[in-house]
Parts: sequence; C-alpha cells; structure tokens
Amino acid sequence: MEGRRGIPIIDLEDFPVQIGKLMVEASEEWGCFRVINHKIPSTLMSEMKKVVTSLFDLPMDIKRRNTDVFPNSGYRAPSSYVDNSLYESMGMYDMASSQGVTTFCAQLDASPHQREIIDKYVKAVHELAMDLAHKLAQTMGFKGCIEFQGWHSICRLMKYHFSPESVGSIGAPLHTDSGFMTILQDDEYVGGLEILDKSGESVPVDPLPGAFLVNLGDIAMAWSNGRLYNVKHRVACKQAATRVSIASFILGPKDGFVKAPAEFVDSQHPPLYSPFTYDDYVNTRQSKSIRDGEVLLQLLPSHS
Ligand SMILES: O=C(O)CCC(=O)C(=O)O
Ligand SMILES: [Fe+2]
Repeated sequence: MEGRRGIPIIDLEDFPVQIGKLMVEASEEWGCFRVINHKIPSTLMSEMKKVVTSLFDLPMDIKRRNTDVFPNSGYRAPSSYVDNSLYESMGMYDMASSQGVTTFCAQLDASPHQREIIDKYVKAVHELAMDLAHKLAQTMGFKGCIEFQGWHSICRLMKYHFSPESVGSIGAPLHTDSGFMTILQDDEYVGGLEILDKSGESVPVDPLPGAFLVNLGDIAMAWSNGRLYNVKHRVACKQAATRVSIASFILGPKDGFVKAPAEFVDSQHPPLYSPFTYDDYVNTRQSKSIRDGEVLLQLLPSHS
C-alpha cells in the first residue's frame, strides 16, 4: 500500500544541486516544504518562542500600541474577528531592518534581553529566506538578481487560544500568503496547520521540532508566471492547547513592478498577468477581503 503523501522535507545539509532541485519540485508541486538542518540553532527558536509567549502576556493597552504601519502588520485582538475569536497576533514590519526591530520593541517596551533574541532571530530567519529564495530562482533558470533585500517584510507572531470548546473549529481560515515566501516556525507540539494539495485534499502539517515550513505565496506565483504554486492553508483547532507560531513573510518589492522575467515567458507560456505593484495588490486583496490568490485574477485580467 502506498504511504500517505506528506509535505516534502528538504535537508539543507544535502548537496547544493540536490537541494535546489528538490526545492523547485516541492514549490511547483506543493507550494511548500519543510527545511531541516538549517543553520538556525534550536535554542534560538525556543528562546524566540518564549519571548513571543511573554509578549502576548502583556496588558492589552500595551499590545494595542503595536499599530499597523503596513496593511495587516500590527496587533489584532482575538475579538477583532467576527468569525474568529481564537486568533491573536502582533507583527513587526520591516523585520530585516534595525529600524523595524527598534520600532516594534519600543511599542511593546521589550526588555534588552527580549530585544536581543528578537533581533538575532529575525536576522537569522531573514538570511535563511534570502538564501532559499535566491537558490530557488537560480535553479529555475533565472539569470538576473532579485533584490529581495529591499522588499517589504513582516514577522508576525501568533497565538491561538485553543480550548476544549474550540476543538473542531477554525483558528485561521483558508488563505494563501500574499507575498513571495514565508518562513514559518509552527508550534513544535500543537498541530492544526493543514494545507490543500493541488487536488484539493487537505494534508496535515504535523509538528516537526527544529524545522521550518516554507510557503510560496501569490507573488511567487505571479513572478514565476504560474510555475511556483501559492499553497492554500488554514489552521484548525485539533486539541485544547495554546498554539504559538511565528511567520516571517518576504512580501514584495517596495518600488517597481512584479513581472515575470523573460526566462519564464515563451510562446507556450504567454504572460499570465500584467505587471503590478505589490502595494496595489495587497490593498486590493485587503479592500475586497479576499484571502487567496484569486485576487490576482480580479486585479489583472489575463492577456488576450
Ligand atoms: O499559524 C500558523 O501555523 C500559520 C499562520 C499563517 O498561515 C499565516 O499567518 O499566514
Ligand atoms: Fe499563511
């Protein structure tokens, strides 16, 4: 009997050529993959989780100081969603810059120790994202250089208030990530995350301590002219235990257009979308309350 198909797991200590090949396959087929044996120490991951847990324990009036500086970048109280009282989040816009870290830590009165952990963590995760994104682009045959470094980014911290009463309900509704790539540290004990595979079947992403999940989002799909898959996923409450996750989003360019490069366009693969800016894209997605890549179709009619 064939085993259950699971999310691909990529060992970053494998041969570089093999890593690139597996990443492209996983990104085209699944739109996500696990990475293990990355260089981020598990101690830093668990220290960061402790810091995140303590930030959520802050009084509400302090948490509310984490305001939006970019769409969806700030604090969301559990009560702010009609259909979702289990989810609470805060976020750090421009996670890769010292300014982003400084602003976030000042808003929340973070201690020097908390700041040090946050700073180390976001730098390390951002570097991992840069390595993976460049390797993916290069292996796909892209000859240019994407300046991911200057893109919008957000590190979002999430707490799911799961209780016996909430088992069976949804913690985060089905969506695609709007950006290029997300590096997710999901809770190492409490599951609930699930993706839809290309056939629409739901596949659980079981906890895997020490690993990250890498998701490709709408911008990856548009930039690659449809080659990279923007995976749909959600979080369901499967057990009565608090779940904490940390998602680092490499979103899209601050200036200029998202446009498939010549390497991905030919007579068999005509351009799927007209060039657009990430800011327009995210504003349209937000204003129409659309949670998945369908907004690409609404915003940009296919070429005739
Ligand atoms: O909490 C999780 O594991 C996933 C969160 C997520 O998908 C998101 O923030 O986009
Ligand atoms: Fe997501």
